[in-house]
Amino acid sequence: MDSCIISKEKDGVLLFTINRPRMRNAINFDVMAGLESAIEMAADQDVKIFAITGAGEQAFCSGGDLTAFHQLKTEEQAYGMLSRMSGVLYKLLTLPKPTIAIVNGSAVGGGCEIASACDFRIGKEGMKAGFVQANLAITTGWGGGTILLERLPKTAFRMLLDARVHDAEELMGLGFLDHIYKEDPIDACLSFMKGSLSKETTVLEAYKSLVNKKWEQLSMRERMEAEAAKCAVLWGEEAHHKKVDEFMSKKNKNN
Ligand SMILES: CC[C@@H](C(=O)O)C(=O)SCCNC(=O)CCNC(=O)[C@H](O)C(C)(C)COP(=O)(O)OP(=O)(O)OC[C@H]1O[C@@H](n2cnc3c(N)ncnc32)[C@H](O)[C@@H]1OP(=O)(O)O
Repeated sequence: MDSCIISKEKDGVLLFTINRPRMRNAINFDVMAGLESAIEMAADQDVKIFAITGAGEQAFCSGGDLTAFHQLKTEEQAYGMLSRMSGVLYKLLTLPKPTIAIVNGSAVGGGCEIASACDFRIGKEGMKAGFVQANLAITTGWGGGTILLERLPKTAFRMLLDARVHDAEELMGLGFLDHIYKEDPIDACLSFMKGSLSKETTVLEAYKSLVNKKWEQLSMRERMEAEAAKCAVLWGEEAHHKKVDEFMSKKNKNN
């Protein structure tokens, strides 16, 4: 089974689906490469908006694949992965077209970072999300913490420190979600973006360039890279390895 699917939907929506539902759509190097390709495809003239979702009913994305990334033990090893994904999320943040995360189920850790890098976030009724990284004795490491602090100046710091999982209504109150939907995810996306999809691509791109100017002025690329470097230091420490070992032994007990 392919770990991700890139599809052109109607009305100019390019959709990237993380397709690892059994692992709650955890991100491994294949999904990272798929996202890099999808971001390149979004430059096509017939693409008006770029959307990301997860396969299945349960999860949008459970963050980094802790099984795969468990192999990365040292600061240097972790930094390679974190820095690559922070580069991908910077490209997503500054994509020349509007972007939307269709959060169709649980989003935790790096899953929330991916959603934060999009311009808009809509969540399926009943979904939950949280920046749980601190519970694993690390920080956000893909640049998503830096993005969240800019998007939600009043609520982000507390969300990151508490590392709690929030329900959809709470996420609306915190300003993380823009809308809660009940219908099919693609219909929900088309309906939420209806106003934009009827406009010329050139207009969408022109507005997005104003947003990107702001990100440039805020030195987001440098700050996201610094976030990856800071997380890598914590990643290399015993406290993090202990937390991941706990996750792995729970997983092995279930199997
Ligand atoms: C690495 C980058 C870093 C960052 O910079 O942000 C991170 O992302 S840290 C990773 C943070 N992620 C987590 O801690 C995820 C932990 N997972 C969960 O909390 C839950 O699985 C869930 C996402 C809330 C979903 O819960 P539920 O629907 O009840 O499913 P299960 O817990 O039973 O999981 C099913 C299955 O999937 C495996 N799984 C889930 N998440 C991951 C993951 N991130 N990596 C690897 N595997 C994952 C889980 O172990 C189960 O596997 P089996 O027991 O083999 O069925």
